[in-house]
Amino acid sequence: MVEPNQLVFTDEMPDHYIMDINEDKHEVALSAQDVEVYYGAKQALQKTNLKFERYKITSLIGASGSGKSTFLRSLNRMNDDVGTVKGKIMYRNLDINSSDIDVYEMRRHIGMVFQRPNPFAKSIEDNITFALKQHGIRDKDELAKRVETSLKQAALWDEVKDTLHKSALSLSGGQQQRLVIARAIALHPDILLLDEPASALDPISSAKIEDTLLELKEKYTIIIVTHNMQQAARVSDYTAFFHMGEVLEYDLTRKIFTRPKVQRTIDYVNGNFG
Ligand SMILES: Nc1ncnc2c1ncn2[C@@H]1O[C@H](COP(=O)(O)OP(=O)(O)OP(=O)(O)O)[C@@H](O)[C@H]1O
Repeated sequence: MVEPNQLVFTDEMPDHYIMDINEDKHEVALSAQDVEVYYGAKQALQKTNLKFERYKITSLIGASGSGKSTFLRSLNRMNDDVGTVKGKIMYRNLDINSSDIDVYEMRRHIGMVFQRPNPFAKSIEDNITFALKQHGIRDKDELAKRVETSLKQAALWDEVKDTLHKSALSLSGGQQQRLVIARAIALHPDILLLDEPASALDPISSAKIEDTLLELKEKYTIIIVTHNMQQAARVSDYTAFFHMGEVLEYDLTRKIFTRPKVQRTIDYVNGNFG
């Protein structure tokens, strides 16, 4: 029997629905064009075409193994050593998937935060200044300003401002994850990729990360992999639904959660995914 709150549509359903963002009306920060990923002979991601709007949050959802992380990691060349990525990833008229791209420099523009917080075994402050110094920023005032601003943007400043010299490893998991977000944004990236950033955290820390993301979207374009449907519905503007290595549906988040066009998306958002 169908629960009353479940989505059931009787119209004929398409197999795929990929919204095409109108570039005359919306600024596109990043676009994947015919991106495919292979691990050895195995194709983990079928041809994928998605555009990501600037200053919006896009969630990538789907069952375990559906290819979300594979796709996300391709967006800043994290798959270079483990797989083969075909197609173009266009950022500011550059194909960042091309062999002549300076990957280190590109990652300053397209930063990444992983599922498990991975601060360096250094002080809170040094976690943020380390990469800045490597990128040639030496001015003490500039470094101090970036530490403060990024920690404020990551909603951690009030909790750590008096203990900046303490080890980052003494922070809680939720604080460490916000520190890692601060570390990523201190480099002033354009785009932030987050792979399940709150899944290892308690509900309060997870809620703080969500608040942080909502604040960050004023300045950054955010793409986030999440298994948490409520989180996707709360924070994101757009949602892409992955299934067995393919994007089956991509649309405004409110449409994906209230009136998806593809039957498998309906099953997934209703929790009927087998
Ligand atoms: N380094 C790798 N080498 C070989 N196969 C891989 C590798 N990483 C992922 N895969 C395979 O690619 C497919 C997609 O995996 P991926 O991690 O992208 O899925 P996911 O949707 O992010 O899953 P999860 O939600 O569990 O993180 C899976 O079949 C997985 O086993």
